[in-house]
Amino acid sequence: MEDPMVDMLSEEFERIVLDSARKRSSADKSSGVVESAFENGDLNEGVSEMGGKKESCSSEIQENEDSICRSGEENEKDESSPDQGQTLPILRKILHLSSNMQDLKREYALLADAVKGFRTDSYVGPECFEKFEYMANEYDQLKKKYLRESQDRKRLYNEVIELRGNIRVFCRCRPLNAEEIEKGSVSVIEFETSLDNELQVTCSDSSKKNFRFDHVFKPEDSQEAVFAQTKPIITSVLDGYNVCIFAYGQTGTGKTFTMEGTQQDRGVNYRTLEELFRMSEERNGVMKYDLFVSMLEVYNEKIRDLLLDNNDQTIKKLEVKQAADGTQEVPGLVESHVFSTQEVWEILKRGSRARSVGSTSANELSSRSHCLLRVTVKGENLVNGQKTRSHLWMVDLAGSERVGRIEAEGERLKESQFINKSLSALGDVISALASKSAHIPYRNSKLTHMLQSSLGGDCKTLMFVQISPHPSDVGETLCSLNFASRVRGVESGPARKQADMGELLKYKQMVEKLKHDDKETRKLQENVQSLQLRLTAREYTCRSLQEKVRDLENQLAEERKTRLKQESRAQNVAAAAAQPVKQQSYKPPPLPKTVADKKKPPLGPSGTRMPLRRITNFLPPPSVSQKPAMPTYFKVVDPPSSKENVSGTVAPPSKSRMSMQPRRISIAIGHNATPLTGRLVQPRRRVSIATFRPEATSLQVMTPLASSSAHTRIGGGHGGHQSFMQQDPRKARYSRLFSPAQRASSDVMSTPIAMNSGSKFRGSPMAVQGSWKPKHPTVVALQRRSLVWSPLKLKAMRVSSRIPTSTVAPSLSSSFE
Ligand SMILES: Nc1ncnc2c1ncn2[C@@H]1O[C@H](COP(=O)(O)OP(=O)(O)OP(=O)(O)O)[C@@H](O)[C@H]1O
Repeated sequence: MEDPMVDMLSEEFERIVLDSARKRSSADKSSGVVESAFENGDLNEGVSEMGGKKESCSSEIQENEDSICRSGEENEKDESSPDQGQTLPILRKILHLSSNMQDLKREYALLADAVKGFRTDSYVGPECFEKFEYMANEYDQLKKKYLRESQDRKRLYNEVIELRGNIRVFCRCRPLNAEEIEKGSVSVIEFETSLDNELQVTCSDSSKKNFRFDHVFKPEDSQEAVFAQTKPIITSVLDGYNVCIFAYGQTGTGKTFTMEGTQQDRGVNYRTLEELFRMSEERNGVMKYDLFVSMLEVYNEKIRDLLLDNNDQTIKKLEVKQAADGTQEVPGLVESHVFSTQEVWEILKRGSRARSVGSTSANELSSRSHCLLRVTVKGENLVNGQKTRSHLWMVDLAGSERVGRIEAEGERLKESQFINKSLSALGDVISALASKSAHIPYRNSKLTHMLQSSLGGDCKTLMFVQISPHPSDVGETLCSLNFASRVRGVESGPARKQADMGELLKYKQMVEKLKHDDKETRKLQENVQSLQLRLTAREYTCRSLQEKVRDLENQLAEERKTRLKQESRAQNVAAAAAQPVKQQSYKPPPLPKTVADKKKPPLGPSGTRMPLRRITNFLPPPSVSQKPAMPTYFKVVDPPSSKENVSGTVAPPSKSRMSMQPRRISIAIGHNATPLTGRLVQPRRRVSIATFRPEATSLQVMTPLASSSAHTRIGGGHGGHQSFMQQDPRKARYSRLFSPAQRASSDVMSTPIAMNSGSKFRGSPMAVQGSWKPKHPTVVALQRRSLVWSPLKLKAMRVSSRIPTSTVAPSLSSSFE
């Protein structure tokens, strides 16, 4: 019977042996993998895998080692066994393998460390990505800023050019040549040393003429100096504007010299291209420019391509055509793409050689045609991809000399005629452009037709007017200078400048006007303030005067009241006194005879006073029927000139009496008999009434002042009247108001005249007062109305004189006596 324990142990032993064998083989495999991995150098990809594997592998190796060691020990223990011979080589092999394994482990550890360091160095962290993003944003922003700035620069630059003038005129004077110097010729051109834009020409009659241009080049000025002034306009070509530079002037004055120059002393054409290359190089990276050069001439109104061989000229007929974009093009014209200044120079030389020249009396190698060099600039903005295409024309015009002067004949004469025709067409175009004419005659010549898209609009034009200093050329010089002055004087550039000046002047005037208006406004404000102050002062005065008037009115009212009381008392007394008289018979008061004689009868009770308006010079016509109605109370006395007394009647007013003459009226008041007693109290009383103006309709109201003045005029010479005027009316009134004598006389009807002659009636007897009753309608009316004589209400009285009777009558007579 098998022991289960033994079985179990045997199984366990088998398992251990198998495991150890398996582990050995796997350890071999692992080390092989690592080895191969190291050998291949495929560490970057397998690094992470290897990391994990390394851990498990090392633990397995450790286990294997342990088990091998254990089995080795067991084997050593069993060496004495019969199997010792078989197991020994295996063990040796195992030991050998384990030592190999140890070596590999060390090697592996070293490599693992190296891989670790490599991983750390090569790792791209998130901060790097952030930086990349930041840089990309920065780049975008800078790009936008650059585009904005470059557009601003372009715009501002163009504005500067426009402010200087889209058409600019430079004058250049050539030096006297050797022959002229030899002959002892003296320059007729004088230059202002301090100014670089003025010159003076001494005419043949010794008179001097001044000319002014944008710049004046003296004979000694170099080509470089000339180009320095030309350069700014060239920049515009690269900015996409069309530019035209041309030299104009008499033959032999240096047009070709200025434009083409010589190899040693190169002119504007070459320098311009040189500058264009330099600038395009400068803008490299941002802008890409391609330059194309064409050269042609207009000879006898025919276009010739100067870059073509002579053989081809006959086949090709060049014409000016309008392109789809509206610009003027010459289809078929050779356009050489140039990349260097050397190329340009070669082309220029080639073109110059092909140019039509001939000998004239003025210039041995006179240009008999207009030579045009065209530079086409194609630009591309590398930042935003914007593309431009612009033309720069550099024109060396044929000589502008007069036909007769150069003794031309035949072919030369024909050439000169064409030259002059096209030059005059150019002049017309410039004039039309300058005067902003609706029609610009571009098509009048081949030259102007070709330059159409580079003359006018926002194109820039520069004209060199070339002159000779020689005295014999002074006529031509003056012609050229006058033409150039016309161009400059009326061309858009200076005209625009002038317009700007005009604007400036306008604004200056507006400022002046504003200042003036401001001053005026301030003055007016001051005036208003002072007037307001004065008004306030007047208001204050007025208020105080009103208060005074109110006080006085109050006083007056009180006085009236008192007066009325006294009057009623006096009437009562009079009534009481009259009672016995009624019963007996009326006896006059015992007055001294002399006084009684002197005294005149009273005019009537105060209530019967005749209103002034009724006392006029307009008297009713005498009639029988009126006699009884108007008893012989009134006697009208004409002015002193015709003192005829009409007793008992009222004389009819004559027309002449309606004049404005003051009148004196005597009114005699007689009582035939008192109504009470039937006795005549006073036979006759006379009152003098003076009126200024007879008015039937207006109410005659006389103020104390008026009455006194009237009195002065009428009865001038009475000292008493004078004293009355001088007297204080208030004092006088108060003093008389309450005196008994005055009271008595106050009952007498008082008119201005009566008042003035009051001295006559001062002693009128009061006894008649109660018994006398008026019969005349006027007097009756007076009983119902009364007048107000208030020095305080002068104005008011002019408007209305009707005030209740009771308040007035008594005080009136007394006030103005
Ligand atoms: N500023 C200058 N300095 C030195 N020499 C000059 C100057 N201007 C002109 N000359 C000389 O004067 C001569 C005539 O000049 P150029 O041929 O340029 O005149 P032009 O106006 O072009 O004449 P044309 O209309 O007949 O062609 C040349 O020999 C030139 O070298």
